[in-house]
This record gives sequence, structure tokens and C-alpha cells, in this order.
Amino acid sequence: MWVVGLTGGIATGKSTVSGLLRDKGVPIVDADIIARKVVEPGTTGLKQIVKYFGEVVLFPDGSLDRKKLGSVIFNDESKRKRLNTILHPAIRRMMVWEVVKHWLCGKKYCVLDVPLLIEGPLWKWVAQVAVVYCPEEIQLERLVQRDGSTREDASARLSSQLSIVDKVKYADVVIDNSGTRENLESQVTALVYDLEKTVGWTWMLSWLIPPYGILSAAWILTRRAISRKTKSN
Ligand SMILES: CC(C)(COP(=O)(O)OP(=O)(O)OC[C@H]1O[C@@H](n2cnc3c(N)ncnc32)[C@H](O)[C@@H]1O)[C@@H](O)C(=O)NCCC(=O)NCCS
Ligand SMILES: Nc1ncnc2c1ncn2[C@@H]1O[C@H](COP(=O)(O)OP(=O)(O)OP(=O)(O)O)[C@@H](O)[C@H]1O
Repeated sequence: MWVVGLTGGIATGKSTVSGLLRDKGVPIVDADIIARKVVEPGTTGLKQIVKYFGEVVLFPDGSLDRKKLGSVIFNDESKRKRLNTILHPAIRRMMVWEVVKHWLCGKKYCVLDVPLLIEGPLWKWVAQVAVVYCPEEIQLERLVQRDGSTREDASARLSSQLSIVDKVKYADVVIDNSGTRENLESQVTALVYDLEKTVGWTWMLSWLIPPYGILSAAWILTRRAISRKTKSN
């Protein structure tokens, strides 16, 4: 199973790219969707959030007031880290399970759409890292326009993540979303074409020469280990 990690900064266009990929039939595992599932009413995730943040982050019907929790964590680093500690292990477990399900369904590859791919450990385990980029000024503009938030709130969200310039340093593939949607779509089409080609060859070789499967897995892990070492220096 060839797993591509798709990431970017807030509002650089990850969801737009994963939507285009989904339209082209690419299997997607979306961390933002999973992050909503693990805080549905009755889940351990929601109980732990209430225990730490209090009932003020709940609506009267007992569901999570996301706006309220967001305004707390995007303005307080220690609280954000605490929320991450509560939710990320459950999100990762569910993501791995989704990948396994795609594999069991016979899919040769899938794309993990994970906003915090580089900030967490997952980027070390994917075969390829694709980063959706646009300059910070456009990022802010799109965020304010999409969420109707103030520039101040938008900046607070932006600074809660590694900067987009730093994320690009980890990329095997950069998708530049500074231009039009048409331009973005043609980059996504090229990405799918390359992906099909790479995966096709890997898949065929692993059947023709069984040790090839093991060798290519070893190659991915070694490459990741080398780039991990280079980037931490
Ligand atoms: C704080 C919450 C309730 C705010 O919800 P809201 O509906 O306003 O935003 P949404 O979930 O759509 O996230 C929008 C974007 O914010 C960014 N973001 C979300 N959580 C975080 C975080 N903990 N740290 C940094 N950036 C984050 C991501 O880029 C994400 O794509 C929510 O984001 C959340 O539960 N976050 C913790 C889980 C998490 O880390 N999710 C990111 C995917 S792993
Ligand atoms: N090329 C483009 N031109 C103009 N607007 C765009 C372009 N690409 C995306 N957008 C818009 O920018 C906003 C942010 O895009 P999107 O929601 O895909 O970002 P995201 O990276 O998934 O954000 P988040 O991290 O908050 O989930 C959306 O309103 C989207 O419609």
C-alpha cells in the first residue's frame, strides 16, 4: 500500500485538493473528518475535553461548541497541546484503521489529508509528503474570507502551526495553490498521473519479484530515516 501524506497550512487549499483527488477516484483518509468523529456525543474524547476544559465548551444539547473551543486553544499554546494529547492518539488509530480498510478493499494507494502531518510523527511513515502551498498573505486572505473571522483570529490560527515555508522543506511534492483553481486542478491531474505510474510499477514488480515488495518497503523507511536526520540537523 502506497500512502501519500497531504498537508499544508490553514486555508492553503488541502480540502480543495483532496476534493479534486476524491473526484478522480483517489481514496482519501481525512483527519479533519476523523477529528470530528472522535468528539461526537458519548465518546471518550468529548468526556476528556469536558473534564479538562469544563462544560463551557458544550452547547446546551451536549454537543461540542467548536467555535468556543477553537477560541480557547488557538490563543493558548498549553491548552492546545493538552487538546492534542487528548485527541491525537485516537485520531491516529482511526486513520490507520481507515488505511487498512482501503488496503483490504484492494486499493493500491491512498492519500492521508492531515493538517498537522509535519508537526506530528506521521510524516515519517508515509511514502511521500505532498504540501499544498500558497504565500502567507493569500493564506490569511482566504481564511478571513472563508470563515468570516477577524484578521487577528486568523493570524492566531496561523501561528498555531509550523509556517508554510517550513512545511515545504519536508515536501517530496509541492502543489502551488497561489494561482487560479484551474491551475490547481491541472497540478492535481499531474499528481494523480504520476501516482498511478509509480504505484503501477511498484505493484507489478512486487508480484513479479516478491522480494521487491520487501526491498521497496525498506527503501521507503530508509529514505524517511535519512530525511528525518537531515531535517533535524
Ligand atoms: C479546535 C477545534 C474544535 C476547532 O474546530 P473548527 O471547526 O473551528 O476547525 P476545524 O476542525 O475545521 O479545523 C480547521 C483547521 O484548523 C487547524 N487545526 C485544527 N486543530 C488544530 C490544532 N490542534 N493545532 C493546530 N492547528 C489546528 C487545521 O489546519 C484544520 O484544518 C478543532 O479544530 C479540533 O478539535 N482540533 C483538535 C484536533 C486536531 O488537531 N485536528 C486537526 C487534524 S489532526
Ligand atoms: N486557487 C484558489 N483560488 C481562490 N480560492 C481558493 C483557491 N483554492 C482554495 N480556495 C478557497 O480558499 C479557502 C481555503 O481552502 P481550503 O478550505 O481547501 O483550505 P484548507 O487548507 O483545507 O483549510 P483548513 O486547514 O482550514 O481546513 C476555501 O474557501 C477555498 O474555496
